Amino acid sequence: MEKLVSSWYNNVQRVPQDYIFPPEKRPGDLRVPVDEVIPVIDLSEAEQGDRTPTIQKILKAAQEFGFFQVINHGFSQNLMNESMVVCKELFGGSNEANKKSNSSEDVSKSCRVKTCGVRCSPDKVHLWRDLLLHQCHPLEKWQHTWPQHPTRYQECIGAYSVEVKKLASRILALICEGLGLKCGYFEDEQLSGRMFLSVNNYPPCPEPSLTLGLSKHADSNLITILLQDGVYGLEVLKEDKWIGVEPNPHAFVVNMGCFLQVISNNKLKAAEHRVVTNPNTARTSIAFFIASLEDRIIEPAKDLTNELHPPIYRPCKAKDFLTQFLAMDGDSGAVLRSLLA
Ligand SMILES: O=C(O)CCC(=O)C(=O)O
Ligand SMILES: [Fe+2]
Repeated sequence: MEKLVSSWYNNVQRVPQDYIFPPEKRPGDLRVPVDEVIPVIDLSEAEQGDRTPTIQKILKAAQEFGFFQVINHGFSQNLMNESMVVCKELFGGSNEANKKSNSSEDVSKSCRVKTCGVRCSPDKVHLWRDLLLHQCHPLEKWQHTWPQHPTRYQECIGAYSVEVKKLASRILALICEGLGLKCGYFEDEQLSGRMFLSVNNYPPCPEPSLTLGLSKHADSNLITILLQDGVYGLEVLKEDKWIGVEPNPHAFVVNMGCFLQVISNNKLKAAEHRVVTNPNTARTSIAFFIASLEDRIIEPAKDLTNELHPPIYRPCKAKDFLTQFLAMDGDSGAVLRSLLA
C-alpha cells in the first residue's frame, strides 16, 4: 500500500520524481486564470416564482462551460461546515490516530483512505492527493461500512448524502425542463440510482508548478455536485484555456458528466477539469457523483433527436462506457469519439 501524501509531505522540500508531470502537462505558471468566470447561479430565484430565468442560466452555463456554481440553494450551512470539518479530520488534521486507523489494513478495502497511485493518472505519474471513495445509496446499505473515525463521520456524512441527493435532484429537474425532456426523466433509478462520494485531500505542496492534485479529466457519470473549502485548486478547460473556479464554501460546484453529454446529444458539455496544488494550505473537497446502474443503456434521449437532429452517439451500456474509460486511461474525449454514430 502506498503511503498517504498527507503522512510525508511535511518531510520533503522537493516534489519526488514520480510526482513530476511531463512538461506539457504541468501547471507551470500558477497565476490564477481570471479571463472568464464560472457562472454563479442563485437557486432561490426559481423557488420564488418563474423558474424560466434560472433554467436558462443553468442551460447556458452547462452548454458553454459544463460547470456552474449554485448559491442560496437551501442546503444547511451548518451541515456544509460540519461535513467539511469531519472530512478534514479523516485525513488526520491534528489527529494522527484518525489518519492511521482510516488507512490501516483493518478497514474494509472499499472504505479505506488511500492515495492515488500511478493507476489513478493517465500520465502514469502519482497525484498529489489522498482520498476516500464510497457508495452512499441506499444509505442503509452503505453507511455502516464507512469510516468509524472521526466518530461523527457516519452520521454527518449520512445527513450530507441525503441532502446533497435532494439538491442534485432539484438541479436535474431544472436541467430536464430546460432540455425539454419529459418531467421526471432523470428520476429513473436505472439512470441515476448509483451514487458515491469521494473526499479529496490535497496536502500543501513544495513545488506546485511541477505536479497536480488531479490531472485533466471529465467525469464519467451523469452529474457531480462538489463542495470545496475556501482553498483554490479546481480549474476548468474551456477552448484550450484553464479557468479557475472561485472557492466558495457557501456554494456547490455542479458539473456535467459524460452521460449527460450523451443523453443531451451534445447540448450540454462534460468539461475537462483538473486540480492544482498550493504551497501553503491543504485543500479538501467533497464530490458527490450521480451515476447510472451498470446495465443502463446510455444514449441520446429520443425526445431530443429527429431527422434534423440525428443522434450523435451510439447506445452504450454504462458499464461498457466505464470499461472503455478505464482502458483509455480516463480520456473521456476519446471514449466519446469512439461512440460517435
Ligand atoms: O477536488 C476537486 O475540486 C475536483 C474533484 C474532481 O474533479 C473529481 O473527483 O472528479
Ligand atoms: Fe472530476
